[in-house]
Amino acid sequence: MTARTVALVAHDHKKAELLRWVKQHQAILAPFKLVATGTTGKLLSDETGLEIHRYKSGPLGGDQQIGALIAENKLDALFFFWDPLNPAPHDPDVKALLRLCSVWNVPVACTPATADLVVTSPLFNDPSHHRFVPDYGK
Ligand SMILES: O=C(CO)COP(=O)(O)O
Repeated sequence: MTARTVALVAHDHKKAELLRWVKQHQAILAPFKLVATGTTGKLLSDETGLEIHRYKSGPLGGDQQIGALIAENKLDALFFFWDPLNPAPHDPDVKALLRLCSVWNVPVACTPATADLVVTSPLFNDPSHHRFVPDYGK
């Protein structure tokens, strides 16, 4: 069975927090196919040695590339530590990415507290668990 795909994304003021969180849960995350936006992915792979596929930087389209994975049902979870205190030039992309998680029922964690609960859930690593994917054709 191919590994499930997990995306890791953080805004600049949240990157240190995400790095700390990834190091804490590295053993759980390692077997997954990991993807990230450009700058986040470089930081995380440099600092942890994890293999991470990097898309473009968020403001240059990376959020939209991860959104496209969701639309194609190719993403299983998103850890997105977005910054609630600073405006982002690509705020519409940020909103669109979070919106698609709701559209397609993709688990998304935006804080370390939520991320802790998601990553340690027995369901996170259970290959027999399949989340409900809405069928909008009906
Ligand atoms: O901007 C981002 C998410 O909206 C993250 O992009 P970077 O990982 O390239 O900083």
